[in-house]
Amino acid sequence: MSDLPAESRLRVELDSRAYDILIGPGLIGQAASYDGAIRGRQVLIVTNDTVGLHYREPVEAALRDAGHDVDTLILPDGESHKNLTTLDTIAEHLLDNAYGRDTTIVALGGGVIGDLAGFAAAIYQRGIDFVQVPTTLLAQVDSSVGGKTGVNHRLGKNMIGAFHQPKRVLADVDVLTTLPAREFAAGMAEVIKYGLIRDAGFFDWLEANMAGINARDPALIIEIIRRSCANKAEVVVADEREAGERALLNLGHTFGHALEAELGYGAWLHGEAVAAGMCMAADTSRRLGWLSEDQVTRIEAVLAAAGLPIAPPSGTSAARIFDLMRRDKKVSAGALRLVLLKDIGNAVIYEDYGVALDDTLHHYLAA
Ligand SMILES: NC(=O)c1ccc[n+]([C@@H]2O[C@H](COP(=O)([O-])OP(=O)(O)OC[C@H]3O[C@@H](n4cnc5c(N)ncnc54)[C@H](O)[C@@H]3O)[C@@H](O)[C@H]2O)c1
Ligand SMILES: O=C(O)C(=O)C[C@@H](O)[C@H](O)[C@H](O)COP(=O)(O)O
Ligand SMILES: [Zn+2]
Repeated sequence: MSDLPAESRLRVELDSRAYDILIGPGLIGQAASYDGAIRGRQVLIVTNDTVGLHYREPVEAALRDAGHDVDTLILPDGESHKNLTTLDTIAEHLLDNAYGRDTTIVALGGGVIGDLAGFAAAIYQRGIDFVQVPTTLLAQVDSSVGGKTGVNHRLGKNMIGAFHQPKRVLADVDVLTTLPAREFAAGMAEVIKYGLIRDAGFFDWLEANMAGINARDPALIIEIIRRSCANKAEVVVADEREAGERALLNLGHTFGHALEAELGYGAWLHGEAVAAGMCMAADTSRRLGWLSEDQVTRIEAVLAAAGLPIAPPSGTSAARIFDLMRRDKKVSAGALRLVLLKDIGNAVIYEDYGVALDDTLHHYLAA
């Protein structure tokens, strides 16, 4: 690990659960990347049929080089499989093979695999170690960091889950070369989110560099992952279990999660739903007098430049979306709390939005 450049390593300073995020090329296939992150001999790689085809072999080889016994479980691909049935498949595999408490799960894939495998690690024999090897942009900038794990329910997104921090995050930028453009764009929604909630300078930088990012300039990609992870790590360290500030990472998600559930998990990608949701949150913020028309236009323009939707699909029912939003995890004492923008780079959690939310829902959605 010491031969890696310093700028590709960040630390999530969570006391006894502190861990490193390594960002750079060629990480997944090097035994050294896993040094110190895996306690026991047994390792179960959890991946899916798409990612497994590309990256199973180099990860297995590196872990064997590092002295581990390695087994791989291949799950079906897709958000529609992020559920309790697939979780049971992982639990059954662990039990069938008599895996002990010193087993480490390596989650090799995007956010779906990371959330599923992480949740299995959180609950198997009351908790075993896991390492995140995120292979989508979204997973490298967001889902692999911070320890939120879980599965979806018909009535709500990520409704069954646990906080369980990984032992390491290996964000290997080489794997992004096989990532389809639509998935890359979905990751950009979460990147833009950090600019909107707490890093106005990053938002300006993204506006200026979107052409190079879309062309996947390697230096720009490392920079967006590094800056996104640094922002996320700061928030998580301040509020690991979302008692307050961490909820800001949910900008656009109250709308977005409702859209994902209503449209059917997988119809719209998470990042796409969040992009539309951030535009809806910006619209409510404008109605409250916080954002100007110009700022809303800038937000829409940067999302559109990244190849993202800036509104939900036409025909979606406002009443059904509102019904799903009422089950959001940020509901407190029966009140739905929204993440809104006082300014670009300054998000707040707010429940006194009055008719502004209704007006937003009726502006974007069908009666
Ligand atoms: N835990 C968190 O903090 C957190 C944060 C954000 C999102 N999420 C969750 O993450 C999920 C979305 O994650 P995602 O966008 O990574 O989707 P995903 O995991 O479904 O991956 C997207 C697609 O890309 C494929 N893929 C992955 N890596 C690839 C690669 N390198 N080359 C080619 N194909 C590749 C996958 O097989 C899949 O088909 C959602 O369920 C969302 O709720 C969780
Ligand atoms: O890490 C967080 O905290 C986030 O909110 C990150 C989000 O991008 C992510 O989609 C998360 O899974 C949403 O959390 P949830 O608690 O609303 O399900
Ligand atoms: Zn998200």
